[in-house]
Amino acid sequence: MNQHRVQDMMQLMASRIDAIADHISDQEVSAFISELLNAKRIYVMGAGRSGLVAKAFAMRLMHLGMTSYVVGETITPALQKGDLIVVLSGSGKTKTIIEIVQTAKEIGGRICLITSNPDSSIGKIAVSTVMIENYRDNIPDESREYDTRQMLGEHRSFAPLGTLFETAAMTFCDAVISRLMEITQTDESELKGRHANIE
Ligand SMILES: O=C([C@H](O)CO)[C@H](O)[C@H](O)COP(=O)(O)O
Repeated sequence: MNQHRVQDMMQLMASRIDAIADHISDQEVSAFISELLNAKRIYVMGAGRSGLVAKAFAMRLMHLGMTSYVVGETITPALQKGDLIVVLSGSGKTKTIIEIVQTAKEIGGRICLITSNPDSSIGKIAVSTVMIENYRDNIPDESREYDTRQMLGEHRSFAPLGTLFETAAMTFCDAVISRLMEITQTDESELKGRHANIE
């Protein structure tokens, strides 16, 4: 079995995220940021690792001074018409998420989807979709700028399952927060002041 330095894997991941960022549409990002800025309340959700990214994003929105909640937490209040729901789902096909999104839509929520699969059923009802390309699935090995078979050998150990989506989505959400800090002219000390002081 091939052995590789963890640092090389990290660099390969960074280069993949670089390529993914290049393919994210400016229009999709602008529409998403407008939705965030216009929302009174922002609900964020996802399953598994996508859900962990969702939680990290909700925390930063709170640090920014926005009203944000994580769907499924015990103290999350009832969704109301006009509330925004930011959904992170690489596949766009996770059944529990589809069901919650359908209910949110019936209540009158505005759905924003961050995904690798904009043609999914969630994508079809979302008011805004940001496609975070799943580089591994969408680009044939031969045409990749970096061929993981050459770098890592036939034994595929690089970025299993949804890792590329989840890591790229985390980076994307953090970049959105930086952009929102610029737009709202919020500096880091304000974020720090809102960070939990009993954790
Ligand atoms: O936890 C996950 C799994 O490890 C894939 O890497 C996913 O985030 C989870 O299964 C949710 O999937 P998606 O809705 O397709 O993001």
